[in-house]
Amino acid sequence: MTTHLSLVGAASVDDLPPTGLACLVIVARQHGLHLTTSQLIHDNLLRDQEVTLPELLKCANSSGMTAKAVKLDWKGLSHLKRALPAIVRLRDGSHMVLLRLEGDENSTRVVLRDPNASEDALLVIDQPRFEDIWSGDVVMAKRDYEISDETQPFSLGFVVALLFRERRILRDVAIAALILGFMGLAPIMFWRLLSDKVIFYKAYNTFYVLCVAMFVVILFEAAFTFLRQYLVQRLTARIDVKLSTYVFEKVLNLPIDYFEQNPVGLISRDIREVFRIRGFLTGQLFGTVLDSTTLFFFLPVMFFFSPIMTLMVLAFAGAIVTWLVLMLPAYRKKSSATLAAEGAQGAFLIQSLNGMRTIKSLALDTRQRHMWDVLVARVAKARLAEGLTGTAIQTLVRPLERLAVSAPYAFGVYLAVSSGDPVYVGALFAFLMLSQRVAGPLMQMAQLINQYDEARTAVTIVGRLVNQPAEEGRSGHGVRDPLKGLIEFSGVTFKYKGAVSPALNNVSFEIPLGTTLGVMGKSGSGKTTITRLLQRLHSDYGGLIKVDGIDVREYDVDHLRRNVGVVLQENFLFSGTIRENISAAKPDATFDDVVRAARMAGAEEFIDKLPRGYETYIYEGSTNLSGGQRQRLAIARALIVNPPILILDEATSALDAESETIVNANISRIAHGRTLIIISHRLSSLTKADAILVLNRGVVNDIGRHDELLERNDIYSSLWYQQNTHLVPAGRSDKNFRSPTLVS
Ligand SMILES: Nc1ncnc2c1ncn2[C@@H]1O[C@H](COP(=O)(O)OP(=O)(O)OP(=O)(O)O)[C@@H](O)[C@H]1O
Repeated sequence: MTTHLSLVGAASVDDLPPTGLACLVIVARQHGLHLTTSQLIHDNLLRDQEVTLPELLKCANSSGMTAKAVKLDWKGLSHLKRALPAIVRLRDGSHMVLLRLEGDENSTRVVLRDPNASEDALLVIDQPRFEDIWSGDVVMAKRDYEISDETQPFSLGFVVALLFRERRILRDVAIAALILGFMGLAPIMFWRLLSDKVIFYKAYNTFYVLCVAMFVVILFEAAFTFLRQYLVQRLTARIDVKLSTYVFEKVLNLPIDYFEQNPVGLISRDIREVFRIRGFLTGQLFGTVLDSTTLFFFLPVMFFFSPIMTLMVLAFAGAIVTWLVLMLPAYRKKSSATLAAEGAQGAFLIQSLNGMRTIKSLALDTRQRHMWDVLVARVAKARLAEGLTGTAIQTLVRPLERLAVSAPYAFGVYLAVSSGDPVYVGALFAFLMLSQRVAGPLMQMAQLINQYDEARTAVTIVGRLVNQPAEEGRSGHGVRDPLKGLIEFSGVTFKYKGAVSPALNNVSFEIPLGTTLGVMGKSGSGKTTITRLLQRLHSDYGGLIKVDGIDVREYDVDHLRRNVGVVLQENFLFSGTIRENISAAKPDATFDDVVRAARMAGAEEFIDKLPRGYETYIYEGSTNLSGGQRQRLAIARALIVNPPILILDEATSALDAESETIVNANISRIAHGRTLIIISHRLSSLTKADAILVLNRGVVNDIGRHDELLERNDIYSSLWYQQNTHLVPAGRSDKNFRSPTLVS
């Protein structure tokens, strides 16, 4: 709940409990740290009164956080964003938690939480009023993570923690790289000796020794290069596996709301960003760091030859770094525009592919093509702008790179000519070789700035996805008692995020063990919502839902869902054979189990007629099956685990009369020994139910057997007679009921 409250008239600070530590507790909780004020007072030898800023910082820093206090003005506050929530100190010495800033540039408001008020009573205050009460002090705190802590949220620190786990391979790679770096010096030294000593003194023995030594070094170099590459590839593969499994698991754990509120295309783009991070880490970063080991050996030798020429090389490298850093904001702006445009294009593509049947049947090709063209043009424009900015940056980098090698050399030649010393030529030649070898890693290091920036953006994108709070009930500590099927809803109220009115309002009913409940009501009356809450797809509802006397929120969510079979109107069948699809939820099912489930669902009859029977392959979207056949397979798939609770949500609505008759004939067998919830617009499917719940705009309108409802309930009886006009009793005076008439 967000309230617009006034701070005027608040009680004096001295009358209220101290706020500083309470705010710290709230901020710490946002970072996953559970602190209490009494523990903070005890650990930091404080008294139960308002803390000073240094005391607050000390408390934070000693409880696993890093905190800093800053003095800001309103403009500075609006730049905090990622550092929020933060603690703001008010003029009267009390504190509040600054959660976020709302509104646009002209009318920004701060959203505050007063630690002494209830959790959902937030204060929303505009700039002038906030500046009146705010002292300008802000305390920002973030959690400290150990480098090896993999439980931390996804961030660059997390990725480093993953790498840290592979420290043994890293160590071996580093050793191989250092040896290679050292060996890299050898050829240059040989060339120098060959040109300076052998040519000059005609020393044949030295010549032979040098040739053999060079051959040996080349062999060693080849062996170590192989070793280094082998280790790097192993490391890459391991990091790849870890990152991919980590991200996919996190995505699977996200609540259903996330998938309903975000386009699939964007989610899949965000997931793919993880590969960019991997590419950066194991490709660019790692390659650069390893190649840079040559600098350890080459730079001292270069200094030995000529300090001034070496400083010239470094100065050019420094100039490149400065240039790249200066251009970074411009490049970042262009590349994030490209990313946004590509995201929109990807989302549109996936949407179009998923809806291809509708596009074809409604002849929407032209509309889709037009929309695609617009998106493509946007991407092309963004890419072009990004490319041009990149090229503009590189245009200066290239000459600087050339100058880094040529300018010191020219300078050296000038010195050699002016000194007239012939021995100097060998050294000069060696220096040229060295500077060429050094230029590569130096340039790579400079380019790393851009690549690091891209990887950081990718980390932010992936972090935004996987750091979402996971679905509740996945802690592994939930109840896993076998379910029987007694269901109770008491005073259940639920509103979808962003919806204005509740989808369910104070709904109470009970389904005794092993009985069948039919649910009917107009479209949007909340029928499906009941089943979603029962499967715990949402946890933030009011009231209580119990299964076998235990709150569903106490069950392990996977255990609960395994025991609640669901068949929807539109069911997703995976690519694979019919047998694989039916046994998806029970991989160890025998062939007999599969056949039994298929028989009960009324699917056996059509499967037997297929040339390959249970081994028939179903393509993506199950295009080779009819709607009715798909539906019966979905019922068989739900029945294979023999769930104690089964929900059929409009499961037979799309069936043709024949398939529906087959399924309905089996319903009593399907219902045997389990609690069944059947949601249906077609009331004929509900007549045999033990009770029928009539829902109207999220409220229970009535509950009773078919005959009872027909007798007393208007909503039920009018729908029944609409569907069964031949049964309308003569003289029925139902004000809601009008049978179709001819209009002249
Ligand atoms: N994911 C969602 N996000 C927001 N609102 C939703 C969501 N799903 C359903 N609603 C809203 O909640 C209300 C109840 O929806 P629900 O799907 O439970 O109705 P229903 O009786 O099953 O309808 P139908 O018979 O058409 O399937 C509707 O007003 C609907 O607009």
